[in-house]
Amino acid sequence: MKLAISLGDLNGIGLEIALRSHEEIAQWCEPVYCIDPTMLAWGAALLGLDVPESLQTCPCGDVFDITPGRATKASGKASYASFLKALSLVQENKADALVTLPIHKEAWHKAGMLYKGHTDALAGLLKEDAMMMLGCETLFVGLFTHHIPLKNVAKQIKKKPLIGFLIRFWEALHVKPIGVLGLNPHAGDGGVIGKEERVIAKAIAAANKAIGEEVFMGPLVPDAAFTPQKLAQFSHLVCLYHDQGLTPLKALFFEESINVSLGLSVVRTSVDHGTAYDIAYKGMNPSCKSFLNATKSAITLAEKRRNFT
Ligand SMILES: NC(=O)C1=CN([C@@H]2O[C@H](COP(=O)(O)OP(=O)(O)OC[C@H]3O[C@@H](n4cnc5c(N)ncnc54)[C@H](O)[C@@H]3O)[C@@H](O)[C@H]2O)C=CC1
Ligand SMILES: NCC(=O)COP(=O)(O)O
Repeated sequence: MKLAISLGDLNGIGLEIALRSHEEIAQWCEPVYCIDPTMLAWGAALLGLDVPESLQTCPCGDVFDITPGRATKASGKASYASFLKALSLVQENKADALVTLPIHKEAWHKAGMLYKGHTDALAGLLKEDAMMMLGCETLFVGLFTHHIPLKNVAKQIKKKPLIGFLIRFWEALHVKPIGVLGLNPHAGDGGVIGKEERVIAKAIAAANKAIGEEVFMGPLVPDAAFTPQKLAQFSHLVCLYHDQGLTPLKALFFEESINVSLGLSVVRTSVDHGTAYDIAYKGMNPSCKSFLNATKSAITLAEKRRNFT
């Protein structure tokens, strides 16, 4: 099993995580790291780490000054190049799955990228309806909207797109029951605190009808959707916006969780965290747990796909 690994933003913690995790990952698969060898050597020297002899690279991107903890045009350009190279390895069947280390969105913006992150980029480049889901065995949250300003969320709660999302989410996972959260406090309290729940309820009913089973339940009261009782009932929740799902998920399962792109022709997993500029190149030993879990999941998902084709 070969994994194409993009290094993310070289001014962040991605390279350190990759170097510290390599020996363990290499016991499970053949990882290929998409990075220019000069940058690898320089980054490792800055970190005071050795580059393992067995570490295989696929050169890409420009050589530039690593400036720890800063979002630069150069780091954005290089992280995009690493991502594109890793994706191309999977598309050309030279790797079985893509695992991404974190990019910095401001750096991508400075480098002129129109995409906000990997999920947007995968959707745009592959012309497929990518869905973002993060989590771990106990709880996965699917995000109906993700990288949009909060003020635009309510406008996006429309019946047809939500039905489409729910059906595609089900098709990607085949698990049930799946809880769908409301948008407003107390799920609108019967329309007293907002009316979006009416649209959500109709979308749930229509998706269940189309699937032919009671897969989706809700709209759930958002502030009670992550209680131990609800987590015993639902291992998967659909959340309507980024922080509705990711704030509780990270409070409960940070490090352990991973990011999985659903609805794509390629397997892609990632870490649950960002570039952590505040601790990059400071000898603070960032947690590698999410990366290790993302790698394991990529292997499992790629094996499943292999067995189905
Ligand atoms: N998969 C990806 O490419 C992701 C990229 N990002 C991007 O990363 C950038 C920074 O994002 P932030 O919101 O600041 O979140 P962040 O996850 O980078 O940092 C939040 C806090 O968590 C800590 N932290 C993060 N990862 C850690 C680790 N492995 N070990 C120990 N501590 C860790 C950081 O030190 C910081 O205090 C943004 O541009 C964001 O969009 C964020 C999440 C995922
Ligand atoms: N908050 C999750 C995140 O930013 C990851 O985004 P993506 O790069 O996987 O699209």
